Amino acid sequence: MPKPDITSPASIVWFRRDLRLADNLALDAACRRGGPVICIFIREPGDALSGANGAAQAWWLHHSLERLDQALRACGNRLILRTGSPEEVLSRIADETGADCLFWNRRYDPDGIRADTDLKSKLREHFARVESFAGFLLHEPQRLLTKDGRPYQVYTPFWRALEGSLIPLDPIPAPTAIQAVNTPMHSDSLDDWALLPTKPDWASRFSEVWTPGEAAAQSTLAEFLDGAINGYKARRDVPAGRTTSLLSPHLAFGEISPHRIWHMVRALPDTIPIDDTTHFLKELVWRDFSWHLLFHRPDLATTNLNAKFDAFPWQDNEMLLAQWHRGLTGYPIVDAGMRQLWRHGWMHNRVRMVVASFLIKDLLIDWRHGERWFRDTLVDADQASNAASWQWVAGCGADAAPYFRIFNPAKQGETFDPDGAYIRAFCPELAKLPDHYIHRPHEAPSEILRSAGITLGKTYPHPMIAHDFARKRALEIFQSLGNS
Ligand SMILES: Cc1cc2nc3c(=O)[nH]c(=O)nc-3n(C[C@H](O)[C@H](O)[C@H](O)COP(=O)(O)OP(=O)(O)OC[C@H]3O[C@@H](n4cnc5c(N)ncnc54)[C@H](O)[C@@H]3O)c2cc1C
Repeated sequence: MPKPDITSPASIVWFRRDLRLADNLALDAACRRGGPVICIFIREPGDALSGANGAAQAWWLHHSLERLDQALRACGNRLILRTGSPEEVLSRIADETGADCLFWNRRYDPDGIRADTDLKSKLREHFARVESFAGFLLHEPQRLLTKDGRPYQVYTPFWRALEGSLIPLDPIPAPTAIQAVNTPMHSDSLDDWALLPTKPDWASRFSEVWTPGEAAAQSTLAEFLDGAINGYKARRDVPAGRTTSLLSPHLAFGEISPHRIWHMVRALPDTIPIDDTTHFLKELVWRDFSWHLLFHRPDLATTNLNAKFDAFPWQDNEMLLAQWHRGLTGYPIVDAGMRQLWRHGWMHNRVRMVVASFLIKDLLIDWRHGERWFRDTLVDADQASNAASWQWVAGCGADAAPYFRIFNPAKQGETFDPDGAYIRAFCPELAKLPDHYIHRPHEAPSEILRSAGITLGKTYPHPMIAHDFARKRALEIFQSLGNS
Protein backbone atom coordinates (compact mmCIF):
# COMPACT_ATOMS: atom_id res chain seq x y z
CA MET A 1 0.00 0.00 0.00
CA PRO A 2 1.52 3.39 -0.96
CA LYS A 3 2.09 5.90 1.83
CA PRO A 4 -0.79 8.34 2.30
CA ASP A 5 -0.11 11.57 0.48
CA ILE A 6 -1.89 14.40 2.18
CA THR A 7 -1.22 16.73 -0.72
CA SER A 8 -3.14 14.59 -3.27
CA PRO A 9 -6.72 15.48 -4.06
CA ALA A 10 -9.32 13.00 -2.86
CA SER A 11 -10.76 10.09 -4.83
CA ILE A 12 -14.37 9.01 -4.57
CA VAL A 13 -15.33 5.35 -4.42
CA TRP A 14 -19.00 4.98 -5.25
CA PHE A 15 -20.24 1.75 -3.64
CA ARG A 16 -23.17 0.04 -5.30
CA ARG A 17 -23.60 -3.74 -5.48
CA ASP A 18 -20.08 -4.25 -4.14
CA LEU A 19 -20.51 -3.73 -0.41
CA ARG A 20 -17.11 -5.13 0.55
CA LEU A 21 -13.56 -3.98 1.20
CA ALA A 22 -11.68 -7.07 -0.03
CA ASP A 23 -11.49 -7.82 -3.75
CA ASN A 24 -12.90 -4.42 -4.53
CA LEU A 25 -11.03 -3.10 -7.56
CA ALA A 26 -12.56 0.38 -7.37
CA LEU A 27 -11.52 0.79 -3.73
CA ASP A 28 -8.12 -0.72 -4.47
CA ALA A 29 -7.55 1.81 -7.28
CA ALA A 30 -8.39 4.67 -4.94
CA CYS A 31 -6.10 3.37 -2.19
CA ARG A 32 -3.26 2.77 -4.63
CA ARG A 33 -3.53 6.25 -5.98
CA GLY A 34 -2.83 7.64 -2.51
CA GLY A 35 -4.52 10.59 -0.86
CA PRO A 36 -7.87 10.69 0.89
CA VAL A 37 -10.73 8.44 -0.18
CA ILE A 38 -14.41 9.35 0.05
CA CYS A 39 -16.59 6.26 0.28
CA ILE A 40 -20.13 6.93 -0.74
CA PHE A 41 -23.40 5.09 -1.22
CA ILE A 42 -26.16 6.93 -3.06
CA ARG A 43 -29.84 6.28 -2.67
CA GLU A 44 -30.85 6.71 -6.27
CA PRO A 45 -34.32 7.72 -7.38
CA GLY A 46 -34.93 4.49 -9.37
CA ASP A 47 -35.35 1.22 -7.49
CA ALA A 48 -33.08 -1.69 -8.25
CA LEU A 49 -30.16 0.45 -9.37
CA SER A 50 -27.72 0.32 -6.48
CA GLY A 51 -30.51 -0.18 -4.01
CA ALA A 52 -32.86 -2.98 -3.14
CA ASN A 53 -34.90 -4.90 -5.68
CA GLY A 54 -37.74 -5.18 -3.20
CA ALA A 55 -38.80 -4.98 0.44
CA ALA A 56 -36.78 -7.98 1.66
CA GLN A 57 -33.62 -6.60 0.12
CA ALA A 58 -34.27 -3.23 1.72
CA TRP A 59 -33.85 -5.01 5.07
CA TRP A 60 -30.61 -6.55 3.88
CA LEU A 61 -29.32 -3.29 2.45
CA HIS A 62 -29.82 -1.48 5.76
CA HIS A 63 -27.71 -3.98 7.64
CA SER A 64 -25.12 -4.32 4.92
CA LEU A 65 -24.56 -0.55 4.79
CA GLU A 66 -24.26 -0.49 8.55
CA ARG A 67 -21.59 -3.21 8.44
CA LEU A 68 -19.74 -1.53 5.60
CA ASP A 69 -19.64 1.70 7.60
CA GLN A 70 -18.28 -0.18 10.63
CA ALA A 71 -15.57 -1.81 8.50
CA LEU A 72 -14.61 1.56 6.99
CA ARG A 73 -14.50 3.16 10.44
CA ALA A 74 -12.11 0.44 11.57
CA CYS A 75 -9.86 1.67 8.71
CA GLY A 76 -10.14 5.30 9.83
CA ASN A 77 -12.76 6.22 7.25
CA ARG A 78 -16.56 6.10 7.04
CA LEU A 79 -19.43 5.58 4.64
CA ILE A 80 -21.15 8.74 3.40
CA LEU A 81 -24.83 8.27 2.54
CA ARG A 82 -26.51 10.66 0.16
CA THR A 83 -29.80 10.75 -1.72
CA GLY A 84 -30.35 12.05 -5.22
CA SER A 85 -29.29 11.71 -8.78
CA PRO A 86 -25.72 10.39 -8.90
CA GLU A 87 -24.71 13.13 -11.31
CA GLU A 88 -25.74 15.87 -8.88
CA VAL A 89 -24.50 14.11 -5.76
CA LEU A 90 -21.10 13.22 -7.16
CA SER A 91 -20.44 16.57 -8.78
CA ARG A 92 -21.46 18.33 -5.57
CA ILE A 93 -19.01 16.20 -3.59
CA ALA A 94 -16.29 17.03 -6.10
CA ASP A 95 -17.04 20.74 -5.53
CA GLU A 96 -17.17 20.34 -1.73
CA THR A 97 -13.93 18.41 -1.40
CA GLY A 98 -11.89 18.97 -4.54
CA ALA A 99 -12.02 15.22 -5.28
CA ASP A 100 -10.81 14.68 -8.83
CA CYS A 101 -11.06 10.91 -9.36
CA LEU A 102 -14.14 8.73 -9.32
CA PHE A 103 -14.06 4.94 -9.19
CA TRP A 104 -16.86 2.40 -9.23
CA ASN A 105 -17.42 -1.26 -9.97
CA ARG A 106 -19.63 -2.00 -12.93
CA ARG A 107 -23.27 -3.03 -12.74
CA TYR A 108 -24.84 -4.99 -15.56
CA ASP A 109 -28.60 -4.48 -15.38
CA PRO A 110 -30.02 -2.61 -18.38
CA ASP A 111 -30.95 0.54 -16.42
CA GLY A 112 -27.65 0.53 -14.59
CA ILE A 113 -25.63 0.21 -17.81
CA ARG A 114 -27.59 3.05 -19.41
CA ALA A 115 -27.21 5.28 -16.35
CA ASP A 116 -23.48 4.58 -15.98
CA THR A 117 -22.68 5.16 -19.64
CA ASP A 118 -24.45 8.48 -19.49
CA LEU A 119 -22.80 9.42 -16.21
CA LYS A 120 -19.32 8.59 -17.40
CA SER A 121 -19.51 11.12 -20.17
CA LYS A 122 -21.23 13.79 -18.06
CA LEU A 123 -18.97 13.46 -15.03
CA ARG A 124 -15.78 13.80 -17.05
CA GLU A 125 -16.37 17.56 -16.75
CA HIS A 126 -15.97 17.31 -12.98
CA PHE A 127 -13.31 14.63 -12.61
CA ALA A 128 -9.90 14.11 -14.15
CA ARG A 129 -10.50 10.34 -14.01
CA VAL A 130 -13.76 8.39 -14.03
CA GLU A 131 -12.99 4.68 -14.08
CA SER A 132 -15.05 1.53 -13.70
CA PHE A 133 -13.95 -1.98 -12.80
CA ALA A 134 -15.14 -5.58 -12.97
CA GLY A 135 -15.86 -7.87 -10.05
CA PHE A 136 -19.59 -8.48 -9.70
CA LEU A 137 -19.47 -11.40 -12.13
CA LEU A 138 -16.90 -13.95 -13.19
CA HIS A 139 -17.07 -12.72 -16.76
CA GLU A 140 -17.96 -9.51 -18.56
CA PRO A 141 -21.28 -10.40 -20.19
CA GLN A 142 -20.32 -9.04 -23.60
CA ARG A 143 -17.10 -11.06 -23.76
CA LEU A 144 -18.29 -14.59 -24.47
CA LEU A 145 -19.95 -15.34 -27.77
CA THR A 146 -20.55 -18.54 -29.70
CA LYS A 147 -18.43 -19.41 -32.76
CA ASP A 148 -20.92 -17.59 -34.97
CA GLY A 149 -20.66 -14.47 -32.85
CA ARG A 150 -23.99 -14.84 -31.06
CA PRO A 151 -24.86 -14.78 -27.37
CA TYR A 152 -25.08 -18.21 -25.75
CA GLN A 153 -28.57 -19.67 -25.35
CA VAL A 154 -27.56 -23.04 -23.97
CA TYR A 155 -25.89 -23.46 -20.61
CA THR A 156 -23.40 -26.30 -21.16
CA PRO A 157 -21.43 -24.67 -23.99
CA PHE A 158 -21.51 -21.43 -22.01
CA TRP A 159 -20.04 -23.22 -18.99
CA ARG A 160 -17.31 -24.77 -21.16
CA ALA A 161 -16.45 -21.43 -22.72
CA LEU A 162 -16.36 -19.66 -19.38
CA GLU A 163 -14.45 -22.33 -17.54
CA GLY A 164 -11.98 -22.69 -20.40
CA SER A 165 -11.19 -18.99 -20.60
CA LEU A 166 -11.61 -17.76 -17.04
CA ILE A 167 -8.61 -16.21 -15.36
CA PRO A 168 -10.14 -15.35 -12.00
CA LEU A 169 -9.06 -12.04 -10.54
CA ASP A 170 -6.40 -12.45 -7.87
CA PRO A 171 -7.74 -12.02 -4.36
CA ILE A 172 -7.08 -8.54 -2.93
CA PRO A 173 -6.99 -8.32 0.85
CA ALA A 174 -9.14 -5.67 2.51
CA PRO A 175 -7.17 -2.50 3.25
CA THR A 176 -6.36 -1.90 6.91
CA ALA A 177 -6.22 1.89 6.66
CA ILE A 178 -8.04 4.23 4.26
CA GLN A 179 -7.17 7.89 4.56
CA ALA A 180 -10.21 10.10 5.11
CA VAL A 181 -10.76 13.70 4.00
CA ASN A 182 -10.27 16.45 6.57
CA THR A 183 -13.37 18.36 5.54
CA PRO A 184 -16.49 17.46 7.54
CA MET A 185 -19.01 15.87 5.20
CA HIS A 186 -22.74 15.54 5.50
CA SER A 187 -24.12 12.02 5.49
CA ASP A 188 -27.81 11.06 5.57
CA SER A 189 -28.83 9.02 8.57
CA LEU A 190 -29.38 5.39 7.62
CA ASP A 191 -32.41 5.24 9.91
CA ASP A 192 -34.01 8.11 8.00
CA TRP A 193 -33.91 5.98 4.88
CA ALA A 194 -36.50 3.76 6.60
CA LEU A 195 -35.33 0.59 4.92
CA LEU A 196 -36.43 -1.63 7.78
CA PRO A 197 -40.05 -2.71 8.10
CA THR A 198 -41.76 -1.54 11.26
CA LYS A 199 -45.51 -2.04 11.39
CA PRO A 200 -45.57 -4.98 11.15
CA ASP A 201 -41.95 -6.06 11.34
CA TRP A 202 -42.33 -8.97 8.94
CA ALA A 203 -38.54 -9.38 8.79
CA SER A 204 -38.22 -10.12 12.51
CA ARG A 205 -37.11 -13.71 11.85
CA PHE A 206 -34.67 -13.01 9.01
CA SER A 207 -31.83 -12.77 11.50
CA GLU A 208 -32.41 -16.40 12.56
CA VAL A 209 -30.59 -17.27 9.34
CA TRP A 210 -28.90 -14.16 8.00
CA THR A 211 -26.15 -11.82 9.01
CA PRO A 212 -25.60 -9.34 6.21
CA GLY A 213 -22.15 -7.93 5.52
CA GLU A 214 -18.74 -8.90 4.22
CA ALA A 215 -17.47 -10.61 7.37
CA ALA A 216 -20.51 -12.88 7.45
CA ALA A 217 -20.18 -13.56 3.72
CA GLN A 218 -16.65 -14.78 4.26
CA SER A 219 -17.52 -16.89 7.26
CA THR A 220 -20.51 -18.36 5.38
CA LEU A 221 -18.15 -19.39 2.59
CA ALA A 222 -15.60 -20.82 5.04
CA GLU A 223 -18.30 -22.82 6.82
CA PHE A 224 -19.61 -24.18 3.54
CA LEU A 225 -16.15 -25.19 2.33
CA ASP A 226 -15.57 -26.89 5.62
CA GLY A 227 -18.87 -28.76 5.56
CA ALA A 228 -21.66 -29.00 3.01
CA ILE A 229 -19.46 -28.80 -0.08
CA ASN A 230 -18.52 -32.39 0.72
CA GLY A 231 -21.52 -34.23 -0.74
CA TYR A 232 -22.95 -31.09 -2.37
CA LYS A 233 -23.79 -32.80 -5.66
CA ALA A 234 -25.92 -35.46 -3.99
CA ARG A 235 -27.43 -33.36 -1.22
CA ARG A 236 -27.99 -29.96 -2.80
CA ASP A 237 -31.59 -30.87 -3.68
CA VAL A 238 -32.51 -31.64 -0.08
CA PRO A 239 -34.29 -28.59 1.35
CA ALA A 240 -33.98 -29.47 5.05
CA GLY A 241 -30.74 -28.58 6.82
CA ARG A 242 -27.69 -26.82 5.49
CA THR A 243 -27.09 -28.47 2.12
CA THR A 244 -26.10 -25.47 0.00
CA SER A 245 -23.80 -22.53 0.50
CA LEU A 246 -26.38 -19.81 1.41
CA LEU A 247 -24.13 -17.36 -0.40
CA SER A 248 -26.80 -15.96 -2.75
CA PRO A 249 -27.76 -12.78 -0.84
CA HIS A 250 -24.10 -12.02 -0.14
CA LEU A 251 -23.39 -12.35 -3.86
CA ALA A 252 -26.42 -10.26 -4.75
CA PHE A 253 -25.04 -7.34 -2.72
CA GLY A 254 -21.45 -7.93 -3.74
CA GLU A 255 -20.40 -8.65 -0.18
CA ILE A 256 -18.18 -11.38 -1.54
CA SER A 257 -16.51 -11.70 -4.92
CA PRO A 258 -17.35 -14.68 -7.11
CA HIS A 259 -13.64 -14.73 -8.04
CA ARG A 260 -12.67 -15.30 -4.42
CA ILE A 261 -15.23 -18.13 -4.23
CA TRP A 262 -13.78 -19.66 -7.38
CA HIS A 263 -10.20 -19.48 -6.05
CA MET A 264 -11.11 -20.95 -2.69
CA VAL A 265 -13.09 -23.81 -4.18
CA ARG A 266 -10.31 -24.65 -6.60
CA ALA A 267 -7.81 -24.58 -3.74
CA LEU A 268 -9.68 -27.23 -1.71
CA PRO A 269 -7.75 -30.39 -0.88
CA ASP A 270 -8.48 -33.46 -3.00
CA THR A 271 -10.29 -35.05 -0.06
CA ILE A 272 -13.29 -33.10 -1.36
CA PRO A 273 -14.63 -34.99 -4.39
CA ILE A 274 -14.06 -33.12 -7.64
CA ASP A 275 -17.67 -33.88 -8.60
CA ASP A 276 -18.82 -31.80 -5.65
CA THR A 277 -16.55 -28.84 -6.33
CA THR A 278 -17.28 -28.85 -10.06
CA HIS A 279 -20.99 -29.08 -9.48
CA PHE A 280 -20.86 -26.14 -7.11
CA LEU A 281 -18.85 -24.02 -9.57
CA LYS A 282 -21.35 -24.93 -12.27
CA GLU A 283 -24.13 -23.56 -10.10
CA LEU A 284 -22.14 -20.39 -9.56
CA VAL A 285 -21.77 -20.09 -13.32
CA TRP A 286 -25.58 -20.27 -13.74
CA ARG A 287 -25.50 -16.82 -12.18
CA ASP A 288 -23.13 -15.59 -14.87
CA PHE A 289 -25.20 -17.33 -17.55
CA SER A 290 -28.29 -15.47 -16.31
CA TRP A 291 -26.46 -12.14 -16.47
CA HIS A 292 -25.21 -13.03 -19.95
CA LEU A 293 -28.84 -13.59 -20.96
CA LEU A 294 -30.03 -10.35 -19.37
CA PHE A 295 -27.22 -8.39 -20.99
CA HIS A 296 -28.29 -9.59 -24.42
CA ARG A 297 -32.03 -9.57 -23.65
CA PRO A 298 -32.72 -6.56 -21.42
CA ASP A 299 -36.41 -7.50 -21.51
CA LEU A 300 -35.72 -10.87 -19.83
CA ALA A 301 -38.06 -10.14 -16.89
CA THR A 302 -40.98 -9.11 -19.07
CA THR A 303 -40.87 -10.94 -22.41
CA ASN A 304 -41.04 -14.66 -23.17
CA LEU A 305 -37.75 -15.60 -24.80
CA ASN A 306 -39.73 -18.18 -26.74
CA ALA A 307 -42.36 -16.07 -28.51
CA LYS A 308 -44.70 -19.08 -28.86
CA PHE A 309 -45.62 -18.47 -25.23
CA ASP A 310 -47.05 -15.07 -26.09
CA ALA A 311 -50.27 -16.88 -27.01
CA PHE A 312 -50.48 -18.72 -23.68
CA PRO A 313 -53.96 -18.32 -22.13
CA TRP A 314 -52.78 -17.28 -18.64
CA GLN A 315 -55.47 -17.09 -15.98
CA ASP A 316 -55.79 -13.84 -14.14
CA ASN A 317 -56.96 -14.95 -10.73
CA GLU A 318 -56.04 -12.75 -7.77
CA MET A 319 -57.51 -15.17 -5.26
CA LEU A 320 -55.43 -18.13 -6.42
CA LEU A 321 -52.35 -15.93 -6.56
CA ALA A 322 -52.98 -14.75 -2.98
CA GLN A 323 -53.29 -18.35 -1.73
CA TRP A 324 -49.96 -19.14 -3.38
CA HIS A 325 -48.34 -16.01 -1.88
CA ARG A 326 -49.50 -16.96 1.58
CA GLY A 327 -48.54 -20.64 1.41
CA LEU A 328 -52.13 -21.91 1.64
CA THR A 329 -52.32 -24.13 -1.43
CA GLY A 330 -52.96 -27.41 0.38
CA TYR A 331 -49.72 -28.88 -1.04
CA PRO A 332 -47.29 -29.06 1.88
CA ILE A 333 -44.04 -28.69 -0.08
CA VAL A 334 -45.41 -25.61 -1.87
CA ASP A 335 -46.75 -24.12 1.35
CA ALA A 336 -43.54 -24.81 3.26
CA GLY A 337 -41.55 -23.09 0.51
CA MET A 338 -43.77 -20.02 0.38
CA ARG A 339 -43.68 -19.75 4.17
CA GLN A 340 -39.90 -20.15 4.25
CA LEU A 341 -39.90 -17.14 1.94
CA TRP A 342 -42.03 -15.14 4.42
CA ARG A 343 -40.01 -16.22 7.40
CA HIS A 344 -36.48 -15.97 6.07
CA GLY A 345 -36.71 -14.10 2.76
CA TRP A 346 -35.17 -17.09 1.03
CA MET A 347 -36.21 -20.46 -0.35
CA HIS A 348 -34.26 -23.59 -1.20
CA ASN A 349 -33.59 -23.97 -4.95
CA ARG A 350 -35.45 -27.27 -5.41
CA VAL A 351 -38.50 -25.81 -3.69
CA ARG A 352 -38.28 -22.63 -5.80
CA MET A 353 -38.63 -24.88 -8.84
CA VAL A 354 -41.60 -26.72 -7.31
CA VAL A 355 -43.51 -23.59 -6.25
CA ALA A 356 -42.80 -21.93 -9.60
CA SER A 357 -43.97 -24.98 -11.52
CA PHE A 358 -47.11 -25.08 -9.37
CA LEU A 359 -47.93 -21.43 -10.03
CA ILE A 360 -47.33 -21.65 -13.75
CA LYS A 361 -48.45 -25.14 -14.66
CA ASP A 362 -51.02 -26.09 -12.03
CA LEU A 363 -52.61 -22.66 -11.58
CA LEU A 364 -51.83 -21.33 -15.08
CA ILE A 365 -50.76 -18.01 -13.61
CA ASP A 366 -48.34 -15.97 -15.69
CA TRP A 367 -44.71 -16.55 -14.59
CA ARG A 368 -44.24 -12.76 -14.44
CA HIS A 369 -46.44 -12.62 -11.31
CA GLY A 370 -44.14 -15.11 -9.63
CA GLU A 371 -41.06 -13.25 -10.79
CA ARG A 372 -42.39 -10.03 -9.23
CA TRP A 373 -43.30 -11.72 -5.96
CA PHE A 374 -39.86 -13.27 -5.64
CA ARG A 375 -38.21 -9.96 -6.52
CA ASP A 376 -40.03 -8.31 -3.64
CA THR A 377 -39.63 -11.07 -1.07
CA LEU A 378 -36.21 -12.67 -1.66
CA VAL A 379 -33.17 -11.31 0.13
CA ASP A 380 -31.14 -12.71 -2.77
CA ALA A 381 -33.38 -11.21 -5.49
CA ASP A 382 -31.19 -10.88 -8.52
CA GLN A 383 -32.62 -9.33 -11.65
CA ALA A 384 -30.93 -11.78 -13.97
CA SER A 385 -31.09 -15.06 -12.03
CA ASN A 386 -34.68 -14.50 -10.99
CA ALA A 387 -36.01 -13.66 -14.45
CA ALA A 388 -33.96 -16.38 -16.16
CA SER A 389 -35.06 -19.00 -13.61
CA TRP A 390 -38.74 -18.12 -13.94
CA GLN A 391 -38.52 -18.35 -17.70
CA TRP A 392 -36.61 -21.60 -17.32
CA VAL A 393 -39.33 -23.21 -15.19
CA ALA A 394 -42.09 -21.87 -17.45
CA GLY A 395 -40.39 -23.46 -20.43
CA CYS A 396 -40.16 -20.24 -22.41
CA GLY A 397 -36.59 -19.32 -21.48
CA ALA A 398 -33.10 -20.11 -22.71
CA ASP A 399 -32.17 -23.78 -22.36
CA ALA A 400 -35.46 -24.12 -20.50
CA ALA A 401 -37.04 -27.09 -18.77
CA PRO A 402 -39.27 -28.81 -21.34
CA TYR A 403 -42.92 -27.80 -21.07
CA PHE A 404 -43.93 -31.37 -20.17
CA ARG A 405 -41.85 -31.32 -17.00
CA ILE A 406 -44.62 -30.59 -14.54
CA PHE A 407 -43.57 -31.26 -11.00
CA ASN A 408 -45.90 -33.38 -8.93
CA PRO A 409 -45.68 -31.52 -5.61
CA ALA A 410 -46.38 -34.54 -3.40
CA LYS A 411 -43.82 -36.70 -5.22
CA GLN A 412 -41.23 -33.93 -5.09
CA GLY A 413 -41.78 -33.72 -1.35
CA GLU A 414 -41.47 -37.48 -0.90
CA THR A 415 -38.27 -37.63 -2.95
CA PHE A 416 -36.42 -34.67 -1.47
CA ASP A 417 -37.92 -34.38 2.00
CA PRO A 418 -38.72 -38.03 2.78
CA ASP A 419 -39.06 -37.61 6.53
CA GLY A 420 -40.92 -34.30 6.17
CA ALA A 421 -38.35 -32.37 8.21
CA TYR A 422 -38.69 -29.35 5.89
CA ILE A 423 -42.50 -29.45 6.01
CA ARG A 424 -42.51 -29.74 9.78
CA ALA A 425 -40.20 -26.71 10.09
CA PHE A 426 -42.42 -24.38 8.07
CA CYS A 427 -45.92 -25.89 8.37
CA PRO A 428 -46.09 -26.67 12.08
CA GLU A 429 -49.80 -27.49 11.86
CA LEU A 430 -48.78 -30.66 9.96
CA ALA A 431 -45.93 -31.61 12.28
CA LYS A 432 -47.74 -34.49 13.95
CA LEU A 433 -48.61 -36.31 10.74
CA PRO A 434 -46.71 -39.56 10.17
CA ASP A 435 -44.09 -39.43 7.38
CA HIS A 436 -46.36 -41.45 5.11
CA TYR A 437 -48.96 -38.67 4.94
CA ILE A 438 -46.89 -35.56 5.53
CA HIS A 439 -46.85 -34.73 1.81
CA ARG A 440 -50.46 -35.83 1.23
CA PRO A 441 -52.56 -34.78 4.21
CA HIS A 442 -55.69 -34.88 2.04
CA GLU A 443 -55.17 -38.63 1.55
CA ALA A 444 -54.79 -39.37 5.27
CA PRO A 445 -57.62 -41.35 6.92
CA SER A 446 -59.76 -39.24 9.25
CA GLU A 447 -58.48 -40.93 12.44
CA ILE A 448 -54.87 -40.09 11.48
CA LEU A 449 -55.84 -36.49 10.79
CA ARG A 450 -57.70 -36.35 14.07
CA SER A 451 -54.79 -37.66 16.11
CA ALA A 452 -52.47 -35.21 14.36
CA GLY A 453 -54.84 -32.38 15.34
CA ILE A 454 -55.69 -31.51 11.73
CA THR A 455 -59.08 -30.50 10.36
CA LEU A 456 -58.76 -30.11 6.61
CA GLY A 457 -60.30 -26.89 5.40
CA LYS A 458 -59.85 -25.40 8.88
CA THR A 459 -56.38 -25.94 10.30
CA TYR A 460 -54.84 -26.75 6.92
CA PRO A 461 -56.39 -26.15 3.48
CA HIS A 462 -57.70 -28.75 1.07
CA PRO A 463 -55.57 -28.88 -2.12
CA MET A 464 -56.63 -25.81 -4.10
CA ILE A 465 -56.60 -27.84 -7.31
CA ALA A 466 -56.29 -31.56 -8.10
CA HIS A 467 -52.78 -31.97 -9.48
CA ASP A 468 -53.65 -34.74 -11.97
CA PHE A 469 -56.39 -32.62 -13.51
CA ALA A 470 -54.13 -29.53 -13.59
CA ARG A 471 -51.29 -31.46 -15.19
CA LYS A 472 -53.50 -32.78 -17.98
CA ARG A 473 -54.94 -29.32 -18.59
CA ALA A 474 -51.50 -27.71 -18.79
CA LEU A 475 -50.19 -30.36 -21.18
CA GLU A 476 -53.12 -29.79 -23.51
CA ILE A 477 -52.48 -26.06 -23.53
CA PHE A 478 -48.75 -26.45 -24.07
CA GLN A 479 -49.38 -28.87 -26.90
CA SER A 480 -51.79 -26.46 -28.52
CA LEU A 481 -48.99 -23.88 -28.61
CA GLY A 482 -47.14 -26.18 -30.96
CA ASN A 483 -44.30 -26.96 -28.60
CA SER A 484 -44.40 -30.73 -28.84
C1 LIG B 1 -37.95 -19.58 -9.78
C2 LIG B 1 -36.54 -19.34 -9.32
C3 LIG B 1 -36.14 -18.04 -8.97
C4 LIG B 1 -34.83 -17.80 -8.56
N1 LIG B 1 -34.46 -16.52 -8.21
C5 LIG B 1 -33.19 -16.26 -7.83
C6 LIG B 1 -32.78 -14.95 -7.46
O1 LIG B 1 -33.55 -13.99 -7.51
N2 LIG B 1 -31.50 -14.77 -7.04
C7 LIG B 1 -30.60 -15.80 -7.00
O2 LIG B 1 -29.45 -15.59 -6.60
N3 LIG B 1 -30.95 -17.04 -7.37
C8 LIG B 1 -32.20 -17.31 -7.77
N4 LIG B 1 -32.56 -18.59 -8.11
C9 LIG B 1 -31.52 -19.63 -8.20
C10 LIG B 1 -31.27 -20.45 -6.92
O3 LIG B 1 -32.47 -20.92 -6.40
C11 LIG B 1 -30.51 -19.67 -5.85
O4 LIG B 1 -29.37 -19.06 -6.39
C12 LIG B 1 -30.05 -20.61 -4.73
O5 LIG B 1 -31.15 -21.24 -4.14
C13 LIG B 1 -29.30 -19.80 -3.69
O6 LIG B 1 -28.93 -20.61 -2.61
P1 LIG B 1 -27.40 -20.94 -2.33
O7 LIG B 1 -26.60 -19.69 -2.34
O8 LIG B 1 -27.35 -21.74 -1.09
O9 LIG B 1 -27.05 -21.79 -3.62
P2 LIG B 1 -25.85 -22.79 -3.93
O10 LIG B 1 -26.44 -24.08 -4.37
O11 LIG B 1 -24.88 -22.84 -2.84
O12 LIG B 1 -25.21 -22.14 -5.23
C14 LIG B 1 -24.11 -21.20 -5.16
C15 LIG B 1 -24.44 -19.96 -5.94
O13 LIG B 1 -24.65 -20.27 -7.30
C16 LIG B 1 -25.64 -19.41 -7.85
N5 LIG B 1 -26.76 -20.22 -8.34
C17 LIG B 1 -27.14 -21.44 -7.92
N6 LIG B 1 -28.18 -21.89 -8.65
C18 LIG B 1 -28.46 -20.92 -9.54
C19 LIG B 1 -29.44 -20.78 -10.58
N7 LIG B 1 -30.32 -21.74 -10.86
N8 LIG B 1 -29.45 -19.63 -11.30
C20 LIG B 1 -28.56 -18.64 -11.04
N9 LIG B 1 -27.61 -18.73 -10.08
C21 LIG B 1 -27.57 -19.85 -9.34
C22 LIG B 1 -26.10 -18.49 -6.74
O14 LIG B 1 -25.37 -17.29 -6.83
C23 LIG B 1 -25.71 -19.28 -5.50
O15 LIG B 1 -25.49 -18.45 -4.38
C24 LIG B 1 -33.89 -18.86 -8.52
C25 LIG B 1 -34.31 -20.15 -8.87
C26 LIG B 1 -35.61 -20.38 -9.26
C27 LIG B 1 -36.01 -21.78 -9.61
